[in-house]
Amino acid sequence: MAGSSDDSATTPTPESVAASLKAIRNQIDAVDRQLVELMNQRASLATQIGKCKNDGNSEIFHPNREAEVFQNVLSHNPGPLDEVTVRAIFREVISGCRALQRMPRVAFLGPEHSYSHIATLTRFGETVEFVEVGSISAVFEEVLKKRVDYGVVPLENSTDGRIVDSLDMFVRIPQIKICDEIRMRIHHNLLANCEQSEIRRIYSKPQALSQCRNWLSKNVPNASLHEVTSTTAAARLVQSEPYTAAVASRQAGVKYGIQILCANIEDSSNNETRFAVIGSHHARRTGRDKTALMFTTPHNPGALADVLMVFKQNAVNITWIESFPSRETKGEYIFFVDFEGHLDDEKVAHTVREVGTHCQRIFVLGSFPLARVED
Ligand SMILES: O=C(O)C(=O)C[C@]1(C(=O)O)C=C[C@@H](O)C=C1
Repeated sequence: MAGSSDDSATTPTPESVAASLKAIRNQIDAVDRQLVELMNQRASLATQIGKCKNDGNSEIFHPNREAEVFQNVLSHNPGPLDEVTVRAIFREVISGCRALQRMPRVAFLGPEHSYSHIATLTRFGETVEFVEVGSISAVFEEVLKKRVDYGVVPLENSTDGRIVDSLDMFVRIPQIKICDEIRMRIHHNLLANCEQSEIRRIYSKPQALSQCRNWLSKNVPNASLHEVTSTTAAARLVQSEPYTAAVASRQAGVKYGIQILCANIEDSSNNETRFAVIGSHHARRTGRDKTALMFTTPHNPGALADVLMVFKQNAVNITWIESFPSRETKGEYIFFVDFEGHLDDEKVAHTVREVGTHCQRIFVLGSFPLARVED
């Protein structure tokens, strides 16, 4: 009967709650011991793989294999952990396993907490030697001179378009290969240590200010906008100058102890930057890949149309096309095209050969696994 004295037997007391917690935590401790043992078993296997790769110079980052690892674990994830969490855990597990073979050195356009830094962390995890450099060209130089194993450079942003400095460097050093891509949703934040109504100056790099222009003019209409070299530099200025704000990453706010007044202030909710991981090799085929080409055509009417027709006739799907004026020959353009498929696919190899017959110069920049958007 409801309200009978039986209820008191099932009502938890502080003692019974404490006992239940203790029992569950004991189980968690036991599971954690198994997890750490299993992770170390995995690490030993990765070390064996490292020994098979053997000569110490061979590649330690295999984007194709890492894509397979993620696919395998995600397709066997029964929950309740969600995909983002499982990815984050395995990113760090793989990062640690790679480092047991050899610690990769990875260059990125600094400073720390810039979006390039966040993209680098997103792909390589924490266990790498981060090499912060001051320009996109320096990332290419580090890779070319083999002072680093890999570099991370931005290619395009969905709001601002292509990143000229990166395309220019591919033209200058075409032997550099793209071995992976990173697609990252870019979220900007208004960081300040005063009230929003008190902000007089807002600092950020030009691209970030332009990606938030409408939001800023509507929500901080009395503040003036000032361009600086990076979002991190902007956050540092806010630390020392009163009544200022920065448009920067959440991580920069946390690092420099600045409040996040407003999050996600970008005008487009699909604000995304695509980065390339550059190195000296292609990635192997996964079956869900992309290939990047760079070429010049003769300066004739219809020359580009001839190239595009090859893609159409071979049913190869183009995902990106950009033209870039040549520094050497006035009026000549260099084209960048990304398309679906891997150079090891017969259809792709055939298409590239045929495209080559219509070009003056052609370079395959790389084949790499299709990336998902990281949020
Ligand atoms: O399979 C390999 O080649 C490994 O080195 C192992 C491993 C992993 O931890 O799963 C580590 C690094 C590679 O980038 C890919 C995968």
